Amino acid sequence: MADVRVKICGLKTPGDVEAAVAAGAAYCGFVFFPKSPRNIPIATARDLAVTAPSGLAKVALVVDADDALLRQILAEVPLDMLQLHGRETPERVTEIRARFGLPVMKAVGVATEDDLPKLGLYAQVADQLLIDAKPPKDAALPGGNGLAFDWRLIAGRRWPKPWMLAGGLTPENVDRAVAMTGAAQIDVSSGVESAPGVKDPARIAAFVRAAQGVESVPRL
Ligand SMILES: O=C(O)c1ccccc1NCC(=O)[C@H](O)[C@H](O)COP(=O)(O)O
Repeated sequence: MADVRVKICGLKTPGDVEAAVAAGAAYCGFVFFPKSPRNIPIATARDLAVTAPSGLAKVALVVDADDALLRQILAEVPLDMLQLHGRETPERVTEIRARFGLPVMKAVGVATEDDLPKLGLYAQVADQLLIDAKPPKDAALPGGNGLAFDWRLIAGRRWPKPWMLAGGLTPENVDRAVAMTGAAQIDVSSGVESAPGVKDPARIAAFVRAAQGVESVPRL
């Protein structure tokens, strides 16, 4: 069985957390982005985080957050990592790491070969990379769009930091995604929902089973 670590992003209710834990997820994500159907108030994230088991890593997803928002979130929510899902520069990633003392995962959108150098750049400053589909120009959200990119673009490539594959993953395609890319970590949001922002426990369980039930290609 492949040792694939799964992150379920956009949890909003105690039932979502229970479903992620029962399925064997390694990480959960809380979205702090008002335009998102997965956005939750800081107080809700705190309640979910304090009751979740310590073995489940808690990640706050923010988009171009200023220091005031980060300070507010961190003052209330016990977290293990920050996920930066906006247009944060490498300098801003460095600053947030230094200022807030938490590991930082930087999301990088990929659509074509031209996007790949950014992965190397952010690998120098972030603790982890989230390799996601680049959102379409007219997209309302910078992520969580259920859109996949061409996994062949990253097949066989490696970076000096841990990375997660994201974008349009579902219980139906995650085995192929892992096999093709060799991803050791996988992130999903809309692919385990019954409607935008509504997580489906059966799809969460099926997703983790499918992600872990395949042999991935050898990691170099
Ligand atoms: O999920 C959101 O609503 C969201 C809002 C703003 C920035 C990022 C957002 N989501 C990111 C993710 O949940 C995932 O990390 C990733 O983009 C994959 O999403 P999906 O294609 O829905 O599985």
